[in-house]
Amino acid sequence: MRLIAEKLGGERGGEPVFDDINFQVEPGEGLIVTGANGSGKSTLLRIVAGLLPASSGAIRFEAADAEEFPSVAAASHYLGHGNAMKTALSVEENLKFWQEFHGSTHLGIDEAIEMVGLPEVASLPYGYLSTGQKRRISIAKLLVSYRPIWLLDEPTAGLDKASETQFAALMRAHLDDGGIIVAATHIPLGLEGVQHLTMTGQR
Ligand SMILES: Nc1ncnc2c1ncn2[C@@H]1O[C@H](COP(=O)(O)OP(=O)(O)OP(=O)(O)O)[C@@H](O)[C@H]1O
Repeated sequence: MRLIAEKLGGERGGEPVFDDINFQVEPGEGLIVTGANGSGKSTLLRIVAGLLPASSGAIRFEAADAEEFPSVAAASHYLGHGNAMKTALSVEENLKFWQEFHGSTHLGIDEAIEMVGLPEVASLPYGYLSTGQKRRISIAKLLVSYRPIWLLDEPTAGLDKASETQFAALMRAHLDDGGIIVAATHIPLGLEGVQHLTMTGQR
């Protein structure tokens, strides 16, 4: 399994944001994407996730099991700026929904909530949670279904120091398990031995 970008170009609103982005990420490897505001980090992640088309070049996923993961999108968890949760549903109900939607059950709902250290909020409506708690439950979403590629857009935004450390351990475990992580961030994520890509933007 490997994730490859070849001469990838991206645009927003018909205007070019970047071009000629190249990387290759192997199992167990992470790629940290940095760059100034507006340089195209989120755009790159959304293109990799299949949420936006590339304006040029290609993103490819080579997997031994092409049936289970026929595309990059099918192989990926995407954690964007929004947390993609229903505010009126409980934390457990939200995670149950995502587990059924994604399939490939990995951790149980209770176990995933435990892993992010929030068992006391399991039955609360998601909308009642603090900003950092919402982010941590969105991180639990990565754990309830198995996807080999994690695409993370500023994943630690809103997290306290202890939660940053806890999330670094979850990312490390995913890599040690042969997963791939591509993360856009302004804050060091505490991952050693990863690749780095700096976006310079074109605007
Ligand atoms: N929906 C949109 N329509 C038009 N232009 C957009 C849209 N979304 C983003 N852009 C533009 O695309 C460029 C890249 O934005 P992007 O969000 O990818 O940057 P970023 O590197 O993730 O920034 P930040 O560090 O602030 O999160 C910016 O110039 C932005 O104004």
